[in-house]
Amino acid sequence: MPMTAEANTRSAASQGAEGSNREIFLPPERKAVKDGGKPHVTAKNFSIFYGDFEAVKKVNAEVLSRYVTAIIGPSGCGKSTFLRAINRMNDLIPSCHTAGTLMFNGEDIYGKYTDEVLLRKRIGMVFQKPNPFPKSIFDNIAYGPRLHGINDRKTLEGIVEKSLKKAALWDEVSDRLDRNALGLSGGQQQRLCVARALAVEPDILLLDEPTSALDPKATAKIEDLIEELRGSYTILIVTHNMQQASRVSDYTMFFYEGVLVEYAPTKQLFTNPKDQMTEDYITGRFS
Ligand SMILES: Nc1ncnc2c1ncn2[C@@H]1O[C@H](COP(=O)(O)OP(=O)(O)OP(=O)(O)O)[C@@H](O)[C@H]1O
Repeated sequence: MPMTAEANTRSAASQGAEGSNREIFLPPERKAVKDGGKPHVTAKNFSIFYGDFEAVKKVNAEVLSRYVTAIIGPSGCGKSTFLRAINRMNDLIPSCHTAGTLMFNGEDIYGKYTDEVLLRKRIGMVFQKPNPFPKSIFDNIAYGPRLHGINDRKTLEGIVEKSLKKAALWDEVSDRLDRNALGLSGGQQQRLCVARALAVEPDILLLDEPTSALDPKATAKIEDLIEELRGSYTILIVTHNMQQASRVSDYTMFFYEGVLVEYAPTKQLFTNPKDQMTEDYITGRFS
C-alpha cells in the first residue's frame, strides 16, 4: 500500500527524533481567526507565590485573543496556578500572592481597583470535575445572569437557550430544563458548565483539564465544542494530554518547575521545539 502524505510526514518526523521514544504529533492546519490575535492577557515578570514558594516564575507572555492556547507541562509545574491567576481564583488561597503584572485588555488584573466579580464575569472558568449546582438545568445557566441583575423571565429564557446551543447541549436537554442538572451524564454536566460560563458573555474561557474526568466520547464532544468556540472567545486550556493540546490549540505554553520554558504556535512547538526541555517532554523522556 502506498504511503499517504501524512504517513510520510510521520515517518520523517520519527526518523528525525533519533533514538527517542517520540510521540508523533501532527497538529492540524488551522485557519487564522478573524479579528483575532490581539494581546488579550499580558504577563510581565509575573510570579505567583504560595507563602515563600515561587510556583510560577517571572512569566512574560501575551495570550492572543480568539485563539486557543494550551498550557502543558509535568505535574506541579504551575499550569493551574497560572491559569487561576487570570481570573483571580487564587485569591481564595490565603498564602497566595503575586509579583509583576498581569493585564487583561490592558488593565491590571491585580490592580487596586479591579472588581473580582466583574473580572470573573469577563473571564469564565470550567474546572476539572464538572460542578453543576444542585439546581435545575435552567437555574444553573440563569445563575450568573441573575447575579448580574437580569431577572426578566423571557430574557433569561433567551440566554439559557443561546448558551446551551453554544455549548452544544440544547438538543439533548431542551425538553427537560426544569430537571436537576445532577441527573445529566458527566460529559453533559461539563458542557452545562461551559454553558453556565458562557451565559454571562465572557471574553475569555479558562478550562482547567476539562476532560480529565470524562470518557473518550464525552472528551471528543468537549474538543469539538472548543473548536466551535474558537474564534469567538479567547480560550486557555490546561491539559495533561499532549495529543489533546496538539488537536485543539493554536498556541502552546510549556511550563517546567514554574518557568514558562517555551511558548509557540502549537505546530511549531510539537514538531520543531526550540528548547531541549520541550523536546524531552513532548518525546516522553520525562513526564
Ligand atoms: N494551595 C496551595 N498551597 C501551597 N502550594 C500549592 C498550592 N497549590 C499548588 N501548590 C504548589 O504549587 C506548585 C504548582 O501547582 P499547580 O497545581 O499549579 O501545578 P500543575 O502544573 O497544575 O499540576 P497538576 O498537573 O498536577 O495539576 C506545586 O508545587 C504545588 O504543590
